[in-house]
Amino acid sequence: MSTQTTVEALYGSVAPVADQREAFTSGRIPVGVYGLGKMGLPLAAVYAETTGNVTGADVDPAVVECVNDGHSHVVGEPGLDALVGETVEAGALSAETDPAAVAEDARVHVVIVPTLVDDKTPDLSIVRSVAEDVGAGLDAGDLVVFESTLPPRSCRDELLPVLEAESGLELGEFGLAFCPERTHSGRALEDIRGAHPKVVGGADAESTRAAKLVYDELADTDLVTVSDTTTAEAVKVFEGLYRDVNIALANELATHADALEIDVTEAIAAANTQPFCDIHTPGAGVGGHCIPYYPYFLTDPFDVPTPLLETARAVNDGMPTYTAELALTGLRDEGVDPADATVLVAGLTYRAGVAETRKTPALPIVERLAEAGATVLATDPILDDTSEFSVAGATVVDAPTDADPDAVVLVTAHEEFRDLDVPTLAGDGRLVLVDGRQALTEYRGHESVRYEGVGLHD
Ligand SMILES: NC(=O)c1ccc[n+]([C@@H]2O[C@H](COP(=O)([O-])OP(=O)(O)OC[C@H]3O[C@@H](n4cnc5c(N)ncnc54)[C@H](O)[C@@H]3O)[C@@H](O)[C@H]2O)c1
Ligand SMILES: CC(=O)N[C@@H]1[C@@H](OP(=O)(O)OP(=O)(O)OC[C@H]2O[C@@H](n3ccc(=O)[nH]c3=O)[C@H](O)[C@@H]2O)O[C@H](CO)[C@@H](O)[C@@H]1O
Repeated sequence: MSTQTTVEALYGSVAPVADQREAFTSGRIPVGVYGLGKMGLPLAAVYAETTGNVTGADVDPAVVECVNDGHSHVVGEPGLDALVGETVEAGALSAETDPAAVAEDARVHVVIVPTLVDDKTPDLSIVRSVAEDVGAGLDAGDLVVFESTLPPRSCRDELLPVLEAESGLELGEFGLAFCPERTHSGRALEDIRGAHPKVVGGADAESTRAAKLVYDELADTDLVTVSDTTTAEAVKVFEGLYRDVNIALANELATHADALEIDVTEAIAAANTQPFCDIHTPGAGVGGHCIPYYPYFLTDPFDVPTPLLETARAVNDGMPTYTAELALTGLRDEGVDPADATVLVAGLTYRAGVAETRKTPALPIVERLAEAGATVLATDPILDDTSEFSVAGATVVDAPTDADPDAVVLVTAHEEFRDLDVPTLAGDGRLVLVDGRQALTEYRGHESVRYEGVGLHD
């Protein structure tokens, strides 16, 4: 007769670890994943391929319908559509619109819904609402894992009290951990399966133990356990702050190209040849839903001076205007009044290959060029909804060849722009090319092109 212990939940289990692992990977411990977006769907799919028993909760019925049809609504994630199809077909993954219903059955709850920032103030309303739903369905022995990026101390001060109030249980009867999502859009499955070490911070030692067991099964990578949930929250935010400040350094150095009369990007590349230097890449601006917002997870909730973070944000937020001015000045130097010029803005998403415009530098660049009186055209090969750019004053065209521009501003270096034939766009005249991502440097010194870059020129 099997001596295997029946394990129905992980937190507080005294069963042999092997039995706990077997219970988790055999699907006897149901998993709920709350939020099936760019990060939540790949995460739910990897949980499903690991455990065979995952229900996703998403308030968007279209998302739920798409998943239950065996498809991914998230574009640009290699392998995700196939994995969703396989796991749904196998009965390992399903989705529904009611988080509370999912919470009733799940014993491991993984929360990865958006953390909004209202102007400069973190807004945890969505995360809190899911915590209420999870709390209402919480049972002793359950483990709750937050993966949404959170201001440090959120789990301890905001979410644990909600879970306890809604469930009538206390920490020690259920577990709580913060395990940040260290995933890059465009390579989510690779990252979730273990491209980087997984950080685990539990509200107590047993939460850390249970979360480690879960992520040991999910990802083929090292687990970095830290002291508590606040430390784990800080790890994620600090990673983003490092990036924002580092990009700001690169951008500020780039503005010295004229004064120094050098190619600053060349100097950065050479500086980075020794291990103690990792200056990032200057560019047209810093967009997305992560980097531009993470600073406010520290500058807003805590009464500690943050001059460096605020200055870095100001430097990066100034790059779209800096980039637009390169075009306007270039036109004037070529004897073209911007008010008589046609300028094509190429690349509207916040970074190449990701169909997202959150805080994209392209929008303020369009606005600045339109404000200067230029006729602004805009194009992006992967973006379907371009309405915000029309509102900002641009005429959206399908491709660069639909334009007869006096200037081109490359904001986002999509693969489709790699072989952009700029001289052909120039026609008979000389075209001003503002290369916001050092993607078209082959046109430096070209007779038909005035090349302006961020940190380098003709
Ligand atoms: N996108 C990234 O590159 C990235 C990387 C790492 C971490 N993160 C973090 O992951 C979290 C999710 O980001 P994302 O990019 O997947 O967001 P997203 O906007 O792509 O998806 C969020 C999903 O949550 C759903 N949702 C909203 N409210 C809900 C609720 N109450 N219950 C259930 N579902 C709800 C939405 O319908 C949507 O499908 C954020 O905290 C973000 O900071 C994102
Ligand atoms: C797990 C997670 O949360 N992952 C996030 C995700 O962030 P993301 O999707 O927002 O992508 P980023 O690459 O950070 O770009 C942001 C903007 O900054 C511009 N930029 C970038 C680098 C540079 O040298 N110079 C720049 O100007 C770029 O054009 C774009 O507009 O991946 C990052 C890396 O893995 C992570 O650090 C970050 O936490």
